[in-house]
Order: sequence, then structure tokens, then C-alpha cells
Amino acid sequence: MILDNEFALDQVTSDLELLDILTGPSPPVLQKRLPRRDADLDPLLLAAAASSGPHVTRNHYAHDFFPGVVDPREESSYDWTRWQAEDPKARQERRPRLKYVSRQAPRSQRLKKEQDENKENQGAAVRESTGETGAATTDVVGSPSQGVVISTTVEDARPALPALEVKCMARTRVPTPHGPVFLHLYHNNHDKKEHLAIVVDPAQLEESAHSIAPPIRSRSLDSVWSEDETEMDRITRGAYVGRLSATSRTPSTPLDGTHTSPANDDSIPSPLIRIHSECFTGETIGSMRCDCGEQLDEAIRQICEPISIPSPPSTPSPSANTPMTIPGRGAVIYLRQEGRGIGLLSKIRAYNLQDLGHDTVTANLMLGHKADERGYEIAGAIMKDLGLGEGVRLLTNNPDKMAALEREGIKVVERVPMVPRSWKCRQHDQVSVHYQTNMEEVVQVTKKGATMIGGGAVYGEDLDKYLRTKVLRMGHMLPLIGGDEYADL
Ligand SMILES: Nc1nc2c(ncn2[C@@H]2O[C@H](COP(=O)(O)OP(=O)(O)OP(=O)(O)O)[C@@H](O)[C@H]2O)c(=O)[nH]1
Repeated sequence: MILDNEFALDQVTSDLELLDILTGPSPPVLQKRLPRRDADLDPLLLAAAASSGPHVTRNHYAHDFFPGVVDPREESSYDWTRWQAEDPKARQERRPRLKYVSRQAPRSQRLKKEQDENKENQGAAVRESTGETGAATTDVVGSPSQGVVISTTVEDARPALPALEVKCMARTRVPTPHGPVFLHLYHNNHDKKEHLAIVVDPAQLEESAHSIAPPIRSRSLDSVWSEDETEMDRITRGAYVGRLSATSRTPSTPLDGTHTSPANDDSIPSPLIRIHSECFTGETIGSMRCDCGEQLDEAIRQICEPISIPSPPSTPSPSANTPMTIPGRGAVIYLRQEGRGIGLLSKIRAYNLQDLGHDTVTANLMLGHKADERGYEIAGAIMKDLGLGEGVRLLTNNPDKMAALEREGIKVVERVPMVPRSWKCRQHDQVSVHYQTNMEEVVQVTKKGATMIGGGAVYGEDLDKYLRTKVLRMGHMLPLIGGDEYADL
């Protein structure tokens, strides 16, 4: 502030002095420049100075707006003699100032770090192939132009992971509304999670029947685990054939890999497979933010559907050319990769960011995660253990899953789209029940397979946003709803 007249003032330090100068009855006469003042100006002082008249502004500043008077209506709040200045520290404690603190480094630094990591990963791959372990990373903090290296660490000298191995620890029959399945629980040597395989192959329950298609069985479960394992050990872990009952218990023998089917293999469609990632919210509490629960249900339903095949020559049938029906076969590989690999805690936080208007991809990025942090190596290994590496039909819209499985050496012979039930229903006659609840229309699908809590199809604004983001930002292979493209599915 510069007032260039004759009024002499060496130091103007307090807000009240300034107020006097600015709002006094006659304009101030300054003889020299006011010294530079770095202290914060009270904005109320400026407001008072800028308002209509000194008689009003002085009064307001000193009384109504005085910082010590919390509530002007308080008894004696206008009584100067009783006012005591408040400890500014106490005031700060009472009203902590919310500060935005970015948890991310500037973008340039993050990009550089990413580049360094990529280089390092390439180096690690080379080292791994040459048998070296451990990876050095460099944390660059500060401007990249300065290249200030704060710390160089040898990344936790973690030994390279051993070659992936999976082992089916137990298997059991579970009846579901769609038909019986065999639940397989897997351990592996890369993470401590219990991944699962839900195998649909009811032909295995018919102990005596001649199975047309090769059985879907776990090699690791059926192998011999120790010299002294008993029949009961094998049966208890699920290494049996046929159906267990009080009168029937036949332990399995290790598969020799020479199983041949009497039918021409080409005539039997490849098993239908779904790689599904855990979703507590969608599968357990029926969340309608996503369609995960519905997808799990729909996948099991579709895999359980009987398959029509041409009669094999060796099978007696009324007419040689009459197609025959065999039970549906396939599996859901259920991976414990909650929230696309970011975990339930982060997914819950991401939901709050989504409520603020961000989509599911951006919310992940804002939390410092990738849009998708899943891996499919374990899924590939489980599929091979189940003898499913040679050709599967994959239920998915996700191009990453297809590519990842191919990388794991799984032959995907066909992609079967996963169409959200609500997208099918909008044009479909199957929507036979409409009812009102809480002023919203609820669509109840009467089609077989509706097992989720609260109804057959998830629906709503949140779900539409989620599904559209998957199509528009994650490249999912699903035409957006608009016309009658799903009417026949
Ligand atoms: N981070 C995040 N994860 C979510 C959200 N909604 C659902 N998920 C997770 O997404 C995963 C479900 O994905 P999947 O259905 O296996 O597969 P997909 O990538 O959608 O591909 P499809 O095979 O076409 O269904 C589960 O792990 C869910 O927990 C979300 O809003 N944010």
C-alpha cells in the first residue's frame, strides 16, 4: 500500500491503526511511504474500509466483527472491559484448517519413476532368466531436471518368485439352483489366497454311466500326496469318483492323461469357462453398483445348460442322426482379486470418489492404483490343472482377460459375451413382472437363474454408469444399449 503525501508514519503494524488511516474523518496525510507489510491483512478490515462510511465501518469492525466476540448476542459481548483476547492457538485447535495435501508426486516425477521401473523390470526379467535375484530401484525425489536422488534402495532384496505351482487342496459337491457343481479350493506358491474353481461336470456323479466328454478333474488333487496316505485321506479331500454316500466311496486314481472320449472330440463343444474376480459387495450384499453377483449367477447358469451334440456312432440312439443332449460342462475360476485387484478397502474408498462424480477408472487412479491390477497367471495354472488348457469357450467382454489367458498358454476357441440381464430385459419379453417399491420400478426376471438377493437382475443409474465406463474406458466388447441389440440373447 502506498500513500504518497506528508503524513509521517514510521511503522503501521496493527490492523486497527490501518483502519484508522483508511476510515478516519479526514483523509490521511502521509509524508513518506508506509513500510512494506507482510503480515496477513484481516479481510474484515478491508471489507470495513471499503464499505459506505467511517461511522459505520469503525463501529462494526471494533464490535460486531471483532475476532474475540464469538457470538455478538452473548451477554457482555459488547463490553470492552470484559473482553479478553483469545489464545490464537486455542482458536486454531478449535477450528482446524482443512488443507489439501496431495499424496501423489508431480506427474513428471511419476512418469520418470514409471520409466525407471519399466527399465528395471526389463532388467529383472533378464536377471531372472540368468538366475540372479533382487532388483535395484532408485527413488528420485525433487525436480527431475535437478535429478535429486534422495535414496537408492535395493528393492527389499526379494528373491524372484519361484515358478508358479498350484495345488487343489480339496474338492466337494455343492448343489446349486442351477445344478450340482464341484467346488475346488486351490493353494499356490505366489500368494496366500485361496482361489477357487467351481467345476460343472455332473456327468461325473454318475459313477456307472459312460461319460461322453472327458471329465474335468484336478490333476493335483487326484495325484498321490504321500506314500502313507490312506483311502480315507483321499476321499476326505475329494479325490473320489462318482457320488459319495454312506454306501459308496471310490477313491480316484491319478489321471494318466490318456483319457479318450468315444465321441469325436470336435463334436463336443469346448468347456464353457468364466474367470471371475471376487466382489464382496456385488456377490454377498447384492450391491447394484456393479453386476458382479449377477454375472456369477449367470455364468453358473449358462455353464449348467445341457449341450446338444450329434450322437456318437457307438451310442445306441433311435436314429443315427438324432442329436443327443449331454450335461453342461465347464468351470468358473473364482479369483480372490477383490475390486479388480485393489482390495475391498480401496474399492470402498473408490465408491466414495464415484459418488463425487468420478467414474470407476478415475476413482482407482485417484487412489494411486491402476485401473485394473489383476493378473491371470494363477487362473491359467488352475485351468491347466483341470485339464482345460487345450481349448475353452470364455465367457467375458474383457479383452485383457482373453489376451492374458492366451499368454498363459490357454487356447480360447470362442468368446461368449456376458450381457447384463438388465440390458437384455429392457427390450425383452422375459420381463414379466414389474412392481413398484420406494417409487422405483423394479424389474423381476422370471427366467430360471435368478438367485440373487432381491431379484434376478441388477439395475439402476450406478450400474449403468459402471457398465458404460467398462465399455467406453476399458474397451469391453459390449455394444452400448440403445436399440434392440440384446433382444434375442
Ligand atoms: N476398483 C473397482 N472394482 C470394482 C468396481 N466394481 C466392481 N469391481 C470389481 O471388478 C471385479 C469384477 O470384474 P469381472 O466381472 O471379473 O470382470 P470384468 O473385468 O468386469 O470383465 P467381464 O469378464 O467382462 O465381466 C471384481 O473384483 C469387483 O470387485 C469398482 O467400482 N471399482
